[in-house]
Amino acid sequence: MANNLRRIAGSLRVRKHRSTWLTGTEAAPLTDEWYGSICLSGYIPARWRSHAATNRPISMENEQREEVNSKDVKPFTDMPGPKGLPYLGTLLRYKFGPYRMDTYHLSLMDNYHRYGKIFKETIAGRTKVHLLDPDYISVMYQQEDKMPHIPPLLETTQLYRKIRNLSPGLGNTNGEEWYRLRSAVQQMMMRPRAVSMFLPQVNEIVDDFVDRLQRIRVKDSGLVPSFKNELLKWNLESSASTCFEIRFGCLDAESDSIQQQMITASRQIFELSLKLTFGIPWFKLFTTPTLKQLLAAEDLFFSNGQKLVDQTVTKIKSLVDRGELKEGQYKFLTYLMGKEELDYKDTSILTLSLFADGLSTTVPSMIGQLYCLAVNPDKQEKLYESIRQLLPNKDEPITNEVLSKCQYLKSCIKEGFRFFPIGVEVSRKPQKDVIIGGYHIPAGTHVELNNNLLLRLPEYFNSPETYLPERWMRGETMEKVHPYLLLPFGFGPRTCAGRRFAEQEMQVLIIRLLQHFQIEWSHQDVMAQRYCMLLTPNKEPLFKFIPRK
Ligand code: HEM
Repeated sequence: MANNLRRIAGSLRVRKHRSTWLTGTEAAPLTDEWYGSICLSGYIPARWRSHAATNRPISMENEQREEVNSKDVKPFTDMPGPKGLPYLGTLLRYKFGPYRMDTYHLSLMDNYHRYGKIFKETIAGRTKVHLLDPDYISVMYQQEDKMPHIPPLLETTQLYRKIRNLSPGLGNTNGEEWYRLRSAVQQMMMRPRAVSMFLPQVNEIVDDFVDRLQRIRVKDSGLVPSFKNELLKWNLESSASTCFEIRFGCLDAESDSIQQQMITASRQIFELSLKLTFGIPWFKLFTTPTLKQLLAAEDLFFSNGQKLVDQTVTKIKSLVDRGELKEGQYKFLTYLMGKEELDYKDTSILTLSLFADGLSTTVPSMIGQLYCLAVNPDKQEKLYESIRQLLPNKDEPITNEVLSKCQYLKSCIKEGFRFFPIGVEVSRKPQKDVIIGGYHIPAGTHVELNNNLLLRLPEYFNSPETYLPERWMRGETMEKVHPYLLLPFGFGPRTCAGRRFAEQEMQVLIIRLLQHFQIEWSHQDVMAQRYCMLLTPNKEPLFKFIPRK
């Protein structure tokens, strides 16, 4: 701690006359050891690891290049897919039917049935190859090196950051630039032990959220009005507490408050991004009205978030100057400030990513998880019982030890992700030519790994429409599932950087909610998803929260 403080204090002084922010700390490189371990960890069960290791990629080295010309390898131009107009491709099908932008996932399935497990589609000048076969997907992942290239997670956010001269952040950059950022946050964000340091804050916000639900639920019916918005407020409050160690005041925020405006802006960013993505990209040439709206929404979120970063950094500086920074205080920011390879812009964008990203990812995932439990009351009761065994007293904090023992909860969450993944794809841009499914895919092609679309197919799962957490439990009930099917956080070196935080928050929230309530679904019909760059529930979720005796 003392060393770290000296480092921060020293670097704060240095920063005045250097563009680099902080100096004197050891980097946390993405070592080969780490690379190997991450490839063989995560959602890949042990019994599949040898399969994963021996299923060699078919990426091409120079000497293999002649294979492309071999009779067995079909050229890229022969790859099937929907035909469209020059440049526009199939855009008009989304504008005027039969497809729709908000059901893009369904049109991909339609194309899968028409063209098979590998096809390509061009929409407004952007050509993408789609892989809907776990074996093909494993080939893509296994040809990755230490720095897999991806298209930007959100093209429009990448553009915004460029226009405003901000750091691109992790999901919008590649190569050495990405490696530098990722190495810097790796230890803090990907190590479960590091993330568990934030458990007290997560507990506190979840407890306050549960109290709020008790207050705002309609007494007779148990319904919670605008539940999605309530979850968004919980998530932003929780992230503010993790990133800035403040209470931001989201839970009780009024509808015109800055907190609520930020939540609304975050939704608008995705809605507008969808509009720009399914259109001719004029916005790349000049500021179209839609781009203008998008910049305004980004500005609103970013400027208010940046204020929080600035205020917290000022507090840290002043505490350091007075020698009063306590051990473990402002953990996330002091950690980043201790990394000499990060400048102020990087530190800000990495912090703001942790602050904001859960709104579009953790929240829709949580709705999916709660829905699955609500419409499967027997599984909900089984989960509640397993929680009660581990933590009989609902006033006790949820510890790391409790979380590590919640095996049934983890299986429920996996099964929930099978029903409600948050996106249709994980994308890659291979840096070498690859041969997949007998087709030559040139280096630099945008390839989408659409395993999330296969998660309810009988080819891959027994009783796929049945919510069966037991299929993931070690033992007799465990199902033999292909290791490259259920990868809710992606895979490999570019796996989700917020995964540990998201999992921790979801686990704590589900435990506390079930300790206090029985959850019921009050719609007549089932919940489905709509596409808005990511997948979100297609309707306002109406849950009943019935207090447990
Ligand atoms: C349930 C919640 C979440 C899910 C299901 C999820 C899923 C994903 C997926 C599938 C990817 C692409 C991975 C790949 O390309 O292999 C990704 C990337 C990423 N996620 Fe998440 N995510 C979640 C929450 C979060 C949160 C809370 C953060 C906040 C820090 C976050 C930050 C990121 C970042 C920065 C990347 C890009 C990583 C890189 O390119 O190095 N995610 N996420």
